[in-house]
Amino acid sequence: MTLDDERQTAIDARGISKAFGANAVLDQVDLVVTPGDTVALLGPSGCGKTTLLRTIAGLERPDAGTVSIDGQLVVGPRTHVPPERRRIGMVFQDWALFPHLSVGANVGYGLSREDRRGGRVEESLRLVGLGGFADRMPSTLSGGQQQRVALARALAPRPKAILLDEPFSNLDTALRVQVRTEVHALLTQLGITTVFVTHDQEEAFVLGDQVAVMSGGRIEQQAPPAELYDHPASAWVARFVGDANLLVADADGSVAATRIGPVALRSAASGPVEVLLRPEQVLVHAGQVEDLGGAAATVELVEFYGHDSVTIVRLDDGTELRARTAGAPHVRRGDRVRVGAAPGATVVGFDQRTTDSPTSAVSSSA
Ligand SMILES: Nc1ncnc2c1ncn2[C@@H]1O[C@H](COP(=O)(O)OP(=O)(O)OP(=O)(O)O)[C@@H](O)[C@H]1O
Repeated sequence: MTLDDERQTAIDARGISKAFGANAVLDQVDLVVTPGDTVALLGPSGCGKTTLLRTIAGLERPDAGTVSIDGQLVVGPRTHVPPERRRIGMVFQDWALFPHLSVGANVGYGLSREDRRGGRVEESLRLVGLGGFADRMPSTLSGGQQQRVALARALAPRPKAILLDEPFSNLDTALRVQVRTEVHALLTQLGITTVFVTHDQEEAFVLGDQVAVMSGGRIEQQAPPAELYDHPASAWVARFVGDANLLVADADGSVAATRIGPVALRSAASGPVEVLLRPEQVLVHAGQVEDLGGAAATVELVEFYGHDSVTIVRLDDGTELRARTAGAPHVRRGDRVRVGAAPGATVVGFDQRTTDSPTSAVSSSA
């Protein structure tokens, strides 16, 4: 890595390993965050997301690996810069404010007297759209406003980056979407480097410029959301970031033969492979017109979501597939249909025909 590359890295964690007793929680994890980017750490419960976040913050000491923040080494074989000297703002799950302190006192809590006198509290509150709120008590604010105060408190010391641990998990569904949109707008406007932990794929995709998918103490893939969705590095990642139809196929260059006919591949391959078709790439034609190609199937279930519908079909060979179409469904349970594929399947692995069960092609996201 050249010096220039280093300057372009806000957070650079390399080879981070950490065990709690016999429990190896992080296994040589690399995480690189570009200045101004928001990176989501996405993974199932217990995969090590919070431990990685706490390691970057300095609240956890890894057994191996290095961490640099803005090019400065903060974790290394003989280095452990304490959390308060890393210039990292941390916001915890509950965004907890001190209830007996005013909004201003909450935001100024960790600041030097100099900074407080220099107007940093009001400046931070203005940044989150709460200028003039300093004298209010937290209990008089809405849930969304309280979260913005917590964000202002994290921003007040002018950190180089902020870390958020499951920032929306304590909110009910309606408030969650609203606060998420507000925080998204704020982070975009502030352009501050952010890493946040979530187990919610939608949250990771909406907020993350990059999403790092974690499993069992490793990062399986780090990429922008659209790339993760279209080009998952493995069948596991494919399933974790959305609904996935996985089909065994025989690839011959840019086309693969599957049980629903030939499918155009996103990138060339040859021989036995496993391909991913997202539900929106599975086409369901009403009726039994052989000319349509594809395979014969029966509609098992139709789910109407308003903006789109999901149709679960069972091919005559027993394979179950999930198809998504815009708007209301055009078929009903029990209908005989033909099923084909839109172009653009992704190879996610090699054919594991020996272990593949014909009914296991459908996987719902976690
Ligand atoms: N201080 C600790 N002492 C012992 N074990 C710990 C400690 N902190 C975390 N662990 C264990 O490490 C594993 C990973 O925990 P971590 O909180 O990093 O996972 P996570 O992916 O954030 O999970 P969740 O989404 O459930 O919070 C878990 O098995 C957890 O029990």
